[in-house]
Amino acid sequence: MATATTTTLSTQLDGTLPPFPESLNHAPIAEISSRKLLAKDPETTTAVWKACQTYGFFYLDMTDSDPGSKLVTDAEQLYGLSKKTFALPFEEKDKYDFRRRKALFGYKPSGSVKKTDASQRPDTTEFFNVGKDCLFDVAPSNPYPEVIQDARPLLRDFCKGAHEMAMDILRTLARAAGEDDEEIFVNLNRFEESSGDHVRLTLKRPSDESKSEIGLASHTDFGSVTILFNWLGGLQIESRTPGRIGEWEYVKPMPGKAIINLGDAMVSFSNGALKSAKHRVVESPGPQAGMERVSIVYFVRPTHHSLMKPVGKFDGEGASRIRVGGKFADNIVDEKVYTAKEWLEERYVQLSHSKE
Ligand SMILES: O=C(O)CCC(=O)C(=O)O
Ligand SMILES: [Fe+2]
Repeated sequence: MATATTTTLSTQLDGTLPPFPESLNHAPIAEISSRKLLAKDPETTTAVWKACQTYGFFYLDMTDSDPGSKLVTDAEQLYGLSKKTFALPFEEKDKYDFRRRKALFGYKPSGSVKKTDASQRPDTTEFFNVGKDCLFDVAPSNPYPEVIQDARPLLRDFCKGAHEMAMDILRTLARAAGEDDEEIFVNLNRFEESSGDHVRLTLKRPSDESKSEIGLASHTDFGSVTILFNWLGGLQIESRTPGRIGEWEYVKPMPGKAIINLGDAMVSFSNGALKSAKHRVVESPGPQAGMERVSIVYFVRPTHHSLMKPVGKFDGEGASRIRVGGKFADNIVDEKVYTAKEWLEERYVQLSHSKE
């Protein structure tokens, strides 16, 4: 297994936020070096493969490679942009509510209830989804507030850098799977082609103790790869520790390390060999509780015309096709192969009062 590097990163946010409680249990997810990932180190390839079949999550140390370090710097700039954007009056943010406009990108206020959440708790997270196609003029741009428009160069840099890093994760997975074509997953997620890729700026306000609220209800991500930067605890994933399997476990934020997870599209492409793990966000623990919590996310989603079906070695003759997570998949009665766009639209309809 790849070991974490010893590099320490001093970032502009270092020391400005209270620490994650020392004594609190957190998920022992693998720590992968971006330098070794980019160098195609064989042990790293194996470790990424194992992580994607078990927890479905791993840390990617961004501090030991130039492309990684640039992403950390950009994510920290976007932290500042989030604070500025969410400080706008609600009436201004509300103009960009994408659910009302039936768009893929724009604003989602807090207070959304996920249709499938048994306890129907409102969430405390607001976000802006900024589309890759809008940033790079692949498709006509959605309207965004001026603060976001003004930050287009930064958003474009982050988007390009995050997509490139995700493609190296996909190449690693293709090699680990023994595919002859290292580009097999990359070709389903091409940067230049229209897709649902987006940057998400997120702000979770502290929960109101008198109400039954959730930061972000339990979900799997829809796309191929998610690259997440957060600075305060609150993200939880399902434990893989014997005796605690399935219990919620915190993911501890680590300076300079992004949190990587796969989404449902990779489950479909790998016919279930790879995992898109359920996760949720709750109040930050210990001394971090009561604080506003920012996260910056990049979601890679398949090119709109990619077909949602197993590829390469996973497309075994006669093997039955896995039904990918979520209620929408349960409702598939035919053997229709959806394009990524059709599939995304179905998922949005299903979760239209929810989030990712
Ligand atoms: O904020 C986080 O830590 C996770 C966010 C997340 O899961 C999402 O936006 O899909
Ligand atoms: Fe998520």
